[in-house]
Amino acid sequence: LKRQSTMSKIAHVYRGTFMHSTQDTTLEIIEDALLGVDTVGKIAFIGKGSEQDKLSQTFRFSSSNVTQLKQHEFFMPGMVDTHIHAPQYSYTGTAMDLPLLQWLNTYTFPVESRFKDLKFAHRVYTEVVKRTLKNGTTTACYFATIHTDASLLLGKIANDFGQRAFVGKVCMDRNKSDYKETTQECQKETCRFIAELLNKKYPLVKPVVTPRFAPSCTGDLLGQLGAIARKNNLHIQSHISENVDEVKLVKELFPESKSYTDVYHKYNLLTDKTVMAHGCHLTDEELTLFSETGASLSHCPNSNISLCSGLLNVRNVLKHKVKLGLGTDVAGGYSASMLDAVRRTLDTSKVLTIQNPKHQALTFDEVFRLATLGGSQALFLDDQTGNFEVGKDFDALRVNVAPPGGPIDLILCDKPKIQLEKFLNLGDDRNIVEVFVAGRKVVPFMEPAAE
Ligand SMILES: O=c1[nH]c(=O)c2nc[nH]c2[nH]1
Ligand SMILES: [Zn+2]
Repeated sequence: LKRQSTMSKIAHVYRGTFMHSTQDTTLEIIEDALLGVDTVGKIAFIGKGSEQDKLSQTFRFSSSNVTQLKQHEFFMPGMVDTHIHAPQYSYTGTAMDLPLLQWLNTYTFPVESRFKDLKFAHRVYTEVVKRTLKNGTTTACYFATIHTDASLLLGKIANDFGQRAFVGKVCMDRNKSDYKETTQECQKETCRFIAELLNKKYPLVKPVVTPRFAPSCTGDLLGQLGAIARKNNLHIQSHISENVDEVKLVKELFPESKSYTDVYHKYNLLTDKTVMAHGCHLTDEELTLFSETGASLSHCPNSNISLCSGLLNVRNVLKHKVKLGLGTDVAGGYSASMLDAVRRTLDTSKVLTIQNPKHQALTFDEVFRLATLGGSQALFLDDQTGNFEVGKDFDALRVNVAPPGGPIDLILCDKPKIQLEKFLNLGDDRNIVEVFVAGRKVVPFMEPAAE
């Protein structure tokens, strides 16, 4: 039995199979477990179902309040999408015929410009929050657009639906098109965005300092954003080394820097609260700098393949002790589901093995850890979420592997590990019966709060 030192009032108790990752094991399976959630949404205890009588006395809950999972059901931690562009959800599943830099100019910047229109923003942001939640993303790290008010609206919508989120107002003061701000506007609007979002006191939604990527920012702007993040102790997100043309461009734009990573480092943008998307073309030396600064990587395999950017060697990243989570990178990645990110991570790793048989491909339970605990570590949130340790928030998916009309047939074996493997490879939102964030049931969707 693991329990919290201070006793808190129990709000819910669940009994059944729980699967999660820990620091020491990629997959821990606890069959017939009993897990209690307190009134503030934290895990108060996790013990054995056979000890229910004793636990109900210690923690003062009634046996009639225990929710028993059905056959073929289990709980797993909610998934953490460490990199997703909320506005790009409007064209997800299309426009994947150009490499990164042309793709940005042709499709992305014209669409993101439209988010000045708050009505359009409301529509798209509501859909992306609902879609990701339904697919089991309990935590999302969002890029919005350069528009402060629309970015604040994304924060409100995530809060209204109960999703844990970081939201970044995008900063760019260098672009061929009009989709940019002056350096001064970027700085002023970033400060307004941070102050107004923090002022809302949303319990689970926080701002993240968001330079788009080095090619669309001047050194001046990068320096100011590094200072803002440091002064307010904030998270930072951006992109790095996604595509070889981009790496070349950064060399031209920042000739004084030794590497792409060095550009961000120079402007104090590499901290233990930084998450950088992609990193496909980072050198070992750059990975060492990530490790030394505590900065993390978001692996976005669907995007890397869809835009023909490159293949990230996750095994090598982990060898360098760099924290790593998975990201959908909608809409460079066409799927908003983290289950897709899990599958593409496995595919990418296997392609690396095809290319080099000495490469040790990732296993499904290693990738399960990256999608849950790994993501929470990458976002510096692992004291709050990522697994079922006592004291963390209860962020969880109630999965039914074989619901009627669902995508999975259980025929040969229904042991929990097999159920998880089948769900990760074949499952979809039909299997995700309920989603909890900080103890609160957020799927099926809650009634919107009255204005
Ligand atoms: O996948 C990506 N999506 C983007 O929107 C972007 N901006 C800079 N670099 C980027 N990469
Ligand atoms: Zn991205």
